[in-house]
Amino acid sequence: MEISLSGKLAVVTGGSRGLGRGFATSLLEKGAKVVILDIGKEEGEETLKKLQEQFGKDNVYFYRCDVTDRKQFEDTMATIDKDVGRLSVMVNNAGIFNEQDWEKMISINLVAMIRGTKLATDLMKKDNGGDGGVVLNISSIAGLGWYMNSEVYCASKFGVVGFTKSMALNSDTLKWDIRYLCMCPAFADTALIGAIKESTGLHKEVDTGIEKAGGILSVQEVADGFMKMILTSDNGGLAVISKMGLTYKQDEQK
Ligand SMILES: NC(=O)C1=CN([C@@H]2O[C@H](COP(=O)(O)OP(=O)(O)OC[C@H]3O[C@@H](n4cnc5c(N)ncnc54)[C@H](O)[C@@H]3O)[C@@H](O)[C@H]2O)C=CC1
Ligand SMILES: CCC(=O)/C=C/C=C\C[C@@H](O)/C=C/C=C/C=C\[C@@H](O)CCCC(=O)O
Repeated sequence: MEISLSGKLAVVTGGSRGLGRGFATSLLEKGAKVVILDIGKEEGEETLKKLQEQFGKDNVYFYRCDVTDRKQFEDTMATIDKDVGRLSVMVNNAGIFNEQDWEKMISINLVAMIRGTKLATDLMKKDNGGDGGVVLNISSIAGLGWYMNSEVYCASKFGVVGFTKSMALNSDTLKWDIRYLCMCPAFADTALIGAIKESTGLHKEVDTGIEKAGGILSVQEVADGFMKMILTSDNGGLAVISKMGLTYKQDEQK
């Protein structure tokens, strides 16, 4: 069964550019209100302006927020709840690739994703005055398999899969009426590819890997898979988005 997103409030972390901007756009196309959280002020304001022109001033918001800053993240989510409305969709998407600054990478890719999930759960759970909803966490194919020179990135993305699948099994999930979903994109056409090449030193290999996978995914292709999951996936849905389309793991979904 498909849910309706019309008038629902969604938060997208790392939504100023790349996949996050694609997710924000597809949520707006379905009639949701979207709040973008991002550390990049200029890029965020530019994206806000463009999306407001397209979807209306009252439907798009941008808050500058470093998701690794616990207080900032908590305060921003509380402000959204007070000033914008009741949360229904949380997309923990912010992520970096930097094996050299690996503690920072763990803080963004894993710790902030956990914090975002917990903050959203508190706002959405029905036994706390919320309306229920969906949390979709962005992992990677590097969260299901092994990649050269990418040890900590893989660890962070395996963590996203493990945490999200386990949240979906929480004994209170039904009472909360929240679905916890996880999407694992293959290589997609964003600034992250340059960061992967620079950090791993695998310039040619990454290009070969992309070729072998049938080419690079467009942001739109990833956003289409994302929307399909948001609209139709059962709690615990875990899917890869690749040039083959959206494929659920463990035969747990249609
Ligand atoms: N592009 C790709 O090939 C793939 C990307 N992914 C994942 O998709 C997600 C989005 O990545 P892309 O759009 O590709 O990269 P991107 O670099 O284009 O976008 C990442 C966004 O996150 C924001 N961000 C970074 N640190 C932040 C912080 N501390 N607080 C708030 N925002 C912060 C950045 O400012 C940027 O807007 C990441 O989690 C990434 O690991 C997963 C698989 C493949
Ligand atoms: C979507 C992927 C992601 O989020 C992160 C990926 C991280 C690292 C990628 C890096 O380790 C790439 C490796 C690519 C290897 C590809 C294919 C090899 O089989 C190529 C062999 C090269 C050759 O000998 O020609």
